[in-house]
Amino acid sequence: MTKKVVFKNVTKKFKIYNKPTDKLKDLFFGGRGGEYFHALKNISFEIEQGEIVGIIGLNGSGKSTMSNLIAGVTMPNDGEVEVNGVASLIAIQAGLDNRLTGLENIRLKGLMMGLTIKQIEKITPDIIEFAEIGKFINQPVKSYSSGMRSRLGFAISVNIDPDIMVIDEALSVGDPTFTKRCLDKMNDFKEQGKTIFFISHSLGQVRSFCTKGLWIHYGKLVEYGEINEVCDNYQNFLTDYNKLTPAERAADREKNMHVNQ
Ligand SMILES: Nc1ncnc2c1ncn2[C@@H]1O[C@H](COP(=O)(O)OP(=O)(O)OP(=O)(O)O)[C@@H](O)[C@H]1O
Repeated sequence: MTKKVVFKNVTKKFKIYNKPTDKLKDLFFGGRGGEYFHALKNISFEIEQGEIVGIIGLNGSGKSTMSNLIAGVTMPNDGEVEVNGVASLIAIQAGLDNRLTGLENIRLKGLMMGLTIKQIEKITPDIIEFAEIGKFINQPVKSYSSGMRSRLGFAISVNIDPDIMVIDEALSVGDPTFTKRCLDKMNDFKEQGKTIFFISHSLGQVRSFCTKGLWIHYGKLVEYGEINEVCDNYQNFLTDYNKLTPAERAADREKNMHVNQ
Protein backbone atom coordinates (compact mmCIF):
# COMPACT_ATOMS: atom_id res chain seq x y z
CA MET A 1 0.00 0.00 0.00
CA THR A 2 1.15 3.54 -0.75
CA LYS A 3 1.88 5.67 2.27
CA LYS A 4 0.18 9.01 1.67
CA VAL A 5 1.13 10.82 4.85
CA VAL A 6 3.99 9.98 7.18
CA PHE A 7 4.87 11.85 10.38
CA LYS A 8 8.30 11.04 11.81
CA ASN A 9 8.92 12.38 15.33
CA VAL A 10 7.11 15.60 14.53
CA THR A 11 7.21 18.40 17.08
CA LYS A 12 5.56 21.80 16.76
CA LYS A 13 6.19 24.45 19.39
CA PHE A 14 4.67 27.89 19.85
CA LYS A 15 5.88 30.71 22.00
CA ILE A 16 3.68 32.67 24.35
CA TYR A 17 4.48 36.01 25.90
CA ASN A 18 2.95 36.84 29.26
CA LYS A 19 3.76 40.55 29.01
CA PRO A 20 4.58 42.83 26.04
CA THR A 21 8.15 43.37 27.34
CA ASP A 22 8.81 39.61 26.95
CA LYS A 23 8.37 40.00 23.21
CA LEU A 24 10.88 42.86 23.10
CA LYS A 25 13.34 40.84 25.19
CA ASP A 26 12.91 38.03 22.70
CA LEU A 27 13.65 40.33 19.76
CA PHE A 28 16.65 42.09 21.25
CA PHE A 29 18.26 39.41 23.40
CA GLY A 30 18.15 36.41 21.08
CA GLY A 31 15.05 34.51 22.14
CA ARG A 32 15.30 34.97 25.90
CA GLY A 33 11.76 36.30 26.41
CA GLY A 34 8.53 34.30 26.49
CA GLU A 35 8.07 30.59 26.95
CA TYR A 36 7.53 27.72 24.57
CA PHE A 37 4.84 25.13 24.76
CA HIS A 38 4.26 22.03 22.66
CA ALA A 39 1.27 22.03 20.32
CA LEU A 40 2.50 18.61 19.10
CA LYS A 41 5.23 16.52 20.65
CA ASN A 42 7.22 13.78 18.96
CA ILE A 43 4.35 12.43 16.86
CA SER A 44 4.87 9.50 14.48
CA PHE A 45 2.34 7.67 12.30
CA GLU A 46 1.84 6.37 8.76
CA ILE A 47 -1.41 6.76 6.80
CA GLU A 48 -2.13 4.59 3.81
CA GLN A 49 -3.94 5.66 0.66
CA GLY A 50 -7.71 5.46 0.93
CA GLU A 51 -7.90 5.78 4.70
CA ILE A 52 -10.43 8.21 6.14
CA VAL A 53 -8.84 9.38 9.34
CA GLY A 54 -10.83 11.07 12.10
CA ILE A 55 -8.59 13.26 14.25
CA ILE A 56 -10.10 13.54 17.72
CA GLY A 57 -9.14 15.19 20.98
CA LEU A 58 -10.10 17.94 23.41
CA ASN A 59 -10.03 21.65 22.50
CA GLY A 60 -6.44 22.81 22.16
CA SER A 61 -5.03 19.30 21.74
CA GLY A 62 -3.31 20.07 18.45
CA LYS A 63 -5.81 18.90 15.83
CA SER A 64 -5.71 22.07 13.71
CA THR A 65 -1.93 22.26 14.09
CA MET A 66 -1.77 18.74 12.69
CA SER A 67 -4.07 19.59 9.76
CA ASN A 68 -1.97 22.67 8.96
CA LEU A 69 1.17 20.51 8.90
CA ILE A 70 -0.45 17.95 6.57
CA ALA A 71 -1.63 20.72 4.23
CA GLY A 72 1.80 22.38 4.25
CA VAL A 73 0.44 25.61 5.75
CA THR A 74 2.99 25.39 8.55
CA MET A 75 6.31 23.58 9.13
CA PRO A 76 7.42 21.42 12.09
CA ASN A 77 10.16 22.60 14.46
CA ASP A 78 11.52 19.06 14.60
CA GLY A 79 10.94 15.83 12.71
CA GLU A 80 9.62 15.22 9.24
CA VAL A 81 6.22 15.48 7.54
CA GLU A 82 6.02 13.49 4.30
CA VAL A 83 2.98 14.07 2.08
CA ASN A 84 2.73 12.11 -1.15
CA GLY A 85 0.32 14.05 -3.33
CA VAL A 86 -1.54 17.34 -3.34
CA ALA A 87 -3.21 18.08 -0.02
CA SER A 88 -6.00 20.61 0.28
CA LEU A 89 -7.15 22.09 3.57
CA ILE A 90 -10.78 22.95 4.12
CA ALA A 91 -11.23 24.95 7.28
CA ILE A 92 -13.45 27.81 8.37
CA GLN A 93 -10.62 30.30 8.41
CA ALA A 94 -8.21 28.78 5.92
CA GLY A 95 -7.19 29.69 2.47
CA LEU A 96 -9.43 32.67 1.72
CA ASP A 97 -8.17 36.24 1.53
CA ASN A 98 -10.84 38.45 3.08
CA ARG A 99 -9.93 41.49 1.01
CA LEU A 100 -10.44 39.69 -2.30
CA THR A 101 -13.76 38.78 -3.90
CA GLY A 102 -14.99 35.21 -4.09
CA LEU A 103 -13.97 35.02 -7.73
CA GLU A 104 -10.48 36.38 -7.02
CA ASN A 105 -10.11 33.84 -4.25
CA ILE A 106 -10.98 31.02 -6.64
CA ARG A 107 -8.20 32.20 -8.98
CA LEU A 108 -5.71 32.69 -6.18
CA LYS A 109 -6.29 29.32 -4.56
CA GLY A 110 -6.28 27.60 -7.97
CA LEU A 111 -2.90 29.13 -8.83
CA MET A 112 -1.54 28.26 -5.39
CA MET A 113 -2.58 24.65 -5.93
CA GLY A 114 -0.69 24.56 -9.24
CA LEU A 115 -3.61 24.85 -11.70
CA THR A 116 -3.30 26.74 -14.98
CA ILE A 117 -5.58 29.71 -15.78
CA LYS A 118 -7.44 27.47 -18.28
CA GLN A 119 -8.03 24.78 -15.66
CA ILE A 120 -9.23 27.41 -13.18
CA GLU A 121 -11.66 28.87 -15.74
CA LYS A 122 -13.02 25.39 -16.39
CA ILE A 123 -13.82 24.62 -12.76
CA THR A 124 -15.03 28.12 -11.78
CA PRO A 125 -18.73 27.61 -12.76
CA ASP A 126 -18.84 24.34 -10.79
CA ILE A 127 -17.36 26.08 -7.74
CA ILE A 128 -19.88 28.93 -7.96
CA GLU A 129 -22.73 26.46 -8.34
CA PHE A 130 -21.60 24.28 -5.42
CA ALA A 131 -20.97 27.25 -3.11
CA GLU A 132 -24.43 28.73 -3.80
CA ILE A 133 -23.39 32.28 -2.99
CA GLY A 134 -24.96 33.91 -6.06
CA LYS A 135 -24.07 37.52 -6.71
CA PHE A 136 -21.84 37.61 -3.65
CA ILE A 137 -19.17 35.94 -5.77
CA ASN A 138 -18.14 39.45 -6.86
CA GLN A 139 -18.10 40.85 -3.32
CA PRO A 140 -15.12 40.81 -0.95
CA VAL A 141 -15.07 37.71 1.25
CA LYS A 142 -15.05 39.90 4.36
CA SER A 143 -18.73 40.63 3.66
CA TYR A 144 -19.62 36.88 3.76
CA SER A 145 -21.20 35.08 6.68
CA SER A 146 -19.13 32.26 8.22
CA GLY A 147 -21.39 29.73 6.47
CA MET A 148 -20.81 31.39 3.07
CA ARG A 149 -17.06 31.46 3.66
CA SER A 150 -17.06 27.82 4.58
CA ARG A 151 -19.16 26.92 1.53
CA LEU A 152 -16.80 28.77 -0.82
CA GLY A 153 -13.72 27.21 0.80
CA PHE A 154 -15.24 23.76 0.56
CA ALA A 155 -16.38 24.28 -3.05
CA ILE A 156 -12.92 25.45 -4.15
CA SER A 157 -11.10 22.63 -2.39
CA VAL A 158 -13.26 19.79 -3.71
CA ASN A 159 -13.26 21.10 -7.28
CA ILE A 160 -9.47 21.36 -7.31
CA ASP A 161 -9.70 17.60 -6.88
CA PRO A 162 -6.83 17.01 -4.42
CA ASP A 163 -5.35 13.57 -3.59
CA ILE A 164 -5.59 14.30 0.11
CA MET A 165 -8.37 16.30 1.73
CA VAL A 166 -8.05 17.76 5.19
CA ILE A 167 -11.41 18.88 6.56
CA ASP A 168 -11.04 20.85 9.76
CA GLU A 169 -14.37 21.60 11.43
CA ALA A 170 -15.56 23.07 8.12
CA LEU A 171 -18.93 21.39 8.35
CA SER A 172 -19.78 22.81 11.75
CA VAL A 173 -20.92 26.20 10.42
CA GLY A 174 -22.92 25.05 7.40
CA ASP A 175 -26.66 24.52 7.49
CA PRO A 176 -27.94 20.91 7.35
CA THR A 177 -28.58 21.06 3.57
CA PHE A 178 -25.02 22.10 2.84
CA THR A 179 -23.58 19.62 5.35
CA LYS A 180 -25.45 16.84 3.55
CA ARG A 181 -24.05 17.94 0.16
CA CYS A 182 -20.54 18.10 1.62
CA LEU A 183 -20.90 14.63 3.12
CA ASP A 184 -22.11 13.32 -0.29
CA LYS A 185 -19.09 14.89 -1.97
CA MET A 186 -16.77 13.47 0.68
CA ASN A 187 -18.32 10.03 0.13
CA ASP A 188 -17.56 10.38 -3.62
CA PHE A 189 -13.93 11.07 -2.68
CA LYS A 190 -13.98 8.08 -0.36
CA GLU A 191 -15.25 5.84 -3.17
CA GLN A 192 -12.49 7.13 -5.45
CA GLY A 193 -9.95 5.86 -2.87
CA LYS A 194 -8.71 9.30 -1.85
CA THR A 195 -7.21 9.93 1.54
CA ILE A 196 -9.20 12.16 3.90
CA PHE A 197 -8.46 13.65 7.30
CA PHE A 198 -11.60 14.70 9.11
CA ILE A 199 -11.75 16.83 12.25
CA SER A 200 -15.07 17.16 13.97
CA HIS A 201 -16.30 17.40 17.52
CA SER A 202 -19.28 15.29 16.46
CA LEU A 203 -18.16 11.76 17.36
CA GLY A 204 -21.27 10.43 15.58
CA GLN A 205 -20.12 11.98 12.29
CA VAL A 206 -16.55 10.74 12.85
CA ARG A 207 -17.72 7.20 13.61
CA SER A 208 -20.00 6.98 10.59
CA PHE A 209 -17.60 8.51 8.07
CA CYS A 210 -14.07 7.47 9.10
CA THR A 211 -12.18 4.20 8.86
CA LYS A 212 -9.38 5.09 11.29
CA GLY A 213 -9.15 7.22 14.41
CA LEU A 214 -6.20 9.30 15.53
CA TRP A 215 -6.56 10.59 19.09
CA ILE A 216 -4.32 13.33 20.37
CA HIS A 217 -4.27 14.65 23.90
CA TYR A 218 -2.52 17.99 24.47
CA GLY A 219 0.11 17.42 21.83
CA LYS A 220 0.67 13.71 22.38
CA LEU A 221 -0.53 10.84 20.22
CA VAL A 222 -2.61 8.56 22.42
CA GLU A 223 -3.86 6.05 19.86
CA TYR A 224 -4.14 5.36 16.14
CA GLY A 225 -6.36 2.46 15.06
CA GLU A 226 -9.77 1.24 13.96
CA ILE A 227 -12.30 4.06 14.26
CA ASN A 228 -14.80 2.45 16.63
CA GLU A 229 -12.11 1.20 18.99
CA VAL A 230 -10.44 4.64 19.21
CA CYS A 231 -13.80 6.42 19.65
CA ASP A 232 -14.84 3.96 22.41
CA ASN A 233 -11.57 4.57 24.26
CA TYR A 234 -11.88 8.33 23.81
CA GLN A 235 -15.46 8.31 25.12
CA ASN A 236 -14.40 6.32 28.20
CA PHE A 237 -11.60 8.80 28.74
CA LEU A 238 -14.09 11.71 28.46
CA THR A 239 -16.31 10.19 31.14
CA ASP A 240 -13.35 10.21 33.57
CA TYR A 241 -11.99 13.55 32.38
CA ASN A 242 -15.31 15.29 32.96
CA LYS A 243 -15.07 14.33 36.63
CA LEU A 244 -11.85 16.34 37.09
CA THR A 245 -11.97 19.83 38.60
CA PRO A 246 -10.98 22.79 36.37
CA ALA A 247 -7.69 23.05 38.33
CA GLU A 248 -6.90 19.37 37.71
CA ARG A 249 -7.63 19.79 34.00
CA ALA A 250 -5.40 22.87 33.79
CA ALA A 251 -2.60 20.97 35.54
CA ASP A 252 -2.92 18.11 33.06
CA ARG A 253 -2.72 20.52 30.14
CA GLU A 254 0.32 22.31 31.61
CA LYS A 255 2.10 18.99 32.33
CA ASN A 256 1.64 17.83 28.75
CA MET A 257 2.32 21.02 26.82
CA HIS A 258 4.90 23.00 28.78
CA VAL A 259 8.52 23.06 27.62
CA ASN A 260 11.44 25.10 28.79
CA GLN A 261 13.14 25.72 25.50
N1 LIG B 1 -0.24 30.32 15.62
C1 LIG B 1 -0.25 29.98 16.91
N2 LIG B 1 0.45 30.70 17.83
C2 LIG B 1 0.46 30.35 19.13
N3 LIG B 1 -0.20 29.28 19.60
C3 LIG B 1 -0.90 28.54 18.75
C4 LIG B 1 -0.98 28.84 17.36
N4 LIG B 1 -1.75 27.90 16.75
C5 LIG B 1 -2.16 27.06 17.72
N5 LIG B 1 -1.65 27.43 18.91
C6 LIG B 1 -1.84 26.75 20.20
O1 LIG B 1 -1.52 25.38 20.01
C7 LIG B 1 -2.39 24.55 20.79
C8 LIG B 1 -3.08 23.57 19.87
O2 LIG B 1 -4.01 24.33 19.09
P1 LIG B 1 -4.91 23.67 17.93
O3 LIG B 1 -5.70 24.78 17.32
O4 LIG B 1 -4.04 22.86 17.05
O5 LIG B 1 -5.85 22.73 18.79
P2 LIG B 1 -7.22 22.01 18.36
O6 LIG B 1 -7.14 20.61 18.91
O7 LIG B 1 -7.46 22.17 16.91
O8 LIG B 1 -8.29 22.85 19.20
P3 LIG B 1 -9.88 23.09 18.93
O9 LIG B 1 -10.57 21.78 19.16
O10 LIG B 1 -10.21 24.08 20.00
O11 LIG B 1 -10.04 23.63 17.56
C9 LIG B 1 -3.35 25.50 21.51
O12 LIG B 1 -2.88 25.71 22.82
C10 LIG B 1 -3.27 26.78 20.70
O13 LIG B 1 -3.51 27.90 21.52
